[in-house]
Amino acid sequence: MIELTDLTKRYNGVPAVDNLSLRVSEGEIVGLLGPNGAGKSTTILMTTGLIEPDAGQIKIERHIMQKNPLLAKAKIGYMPEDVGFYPGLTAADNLDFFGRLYEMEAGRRKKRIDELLVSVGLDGVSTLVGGYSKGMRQRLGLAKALLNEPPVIILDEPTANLDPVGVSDYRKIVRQAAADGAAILVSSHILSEVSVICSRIALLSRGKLVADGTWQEISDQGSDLIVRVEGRLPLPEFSIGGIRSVSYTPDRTSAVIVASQDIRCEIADAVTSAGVPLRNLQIDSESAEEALLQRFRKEADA
Ligand SMILES: Nc1ncnc2c1ncn2[C@@H]1O[C@H](COP(=O)(O)OP(=O)(O)OP(=O)(O)O)[C@@H](O)[C@H]1O
Repeated sequence: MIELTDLTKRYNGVPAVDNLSLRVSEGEIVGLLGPNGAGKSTTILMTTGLIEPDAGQIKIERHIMQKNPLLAKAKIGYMPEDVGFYPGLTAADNLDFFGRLYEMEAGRRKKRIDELLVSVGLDGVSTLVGGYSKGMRQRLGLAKALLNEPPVIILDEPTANLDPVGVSDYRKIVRQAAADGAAILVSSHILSEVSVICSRIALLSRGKLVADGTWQEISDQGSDLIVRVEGRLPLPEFSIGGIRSVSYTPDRTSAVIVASQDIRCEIADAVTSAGVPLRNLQIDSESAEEALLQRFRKEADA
């Protein structure tokens, strides 16, 4: 369990993290999301005990970080954006080194390392870590964070360098760790990634927690949706409640509709009733993400 209470950190008098309270329970994957400079790294560094807050408390399992840093840190598996490894050793030897530091018993260490190398797709790789790509280092970083089966896992931008197979492996591993009871905090600035894997999202803007809930709950909080619709013939006029604006392409076969709620069914009805075969109808998720962040940013500034 991670429990952050009223955390504040200032740099030169300016708050990088401002009175932040957040809880991640056993079995939960919480996404710490926000644009550049929102305070994600500062929050993670405080939570892992690498920097001290100016105010507030960090509790990891039963231990208060400021009072018992060694006990608290021993419960955390942490994957920073760039993990340091010994370049002259293989993945297995690097993990073995960390396993010894964690005082894992030899048999358990070997079994766990073998399992993890398979999960992250690095089994049978004999290249020394110095010759690894960024993505391979990130895979190994995930294995290191999970090595001693910690009850708390903290991952900083874990998919930044991964290819689609790597992302899929990562999701499986993290979901399994949560199913096994770990409390997991993942920082990211990519909403689509966080919304796939996380049971809850904590949205940060300028150091403040501006929203905390499931992706559905956050996106349902009155944010505008952008819907793209394409027909095989010119589209009709839309007179549907909830539409804020419609922009047609010059040939009118496609349109971008801004709406206050999800009106995809009503749009489909209107298009097919006008005798136009539907080619495509979808929510434009990237624009929706940007609209959401802008709205929460405005609220945080108000
Ligand atoms: N060591 C530092 N000294 C001075 N200011 C800092 C320091 N670290 C962070 N800041 C400032 O604190 C604010 C929050 O930064 P932080 O790195 O936590 O954000 P972030 O959400 O992790 O951003 P990014 O996605 O770019 O990594 C920013 O305004 C940043 O400039």
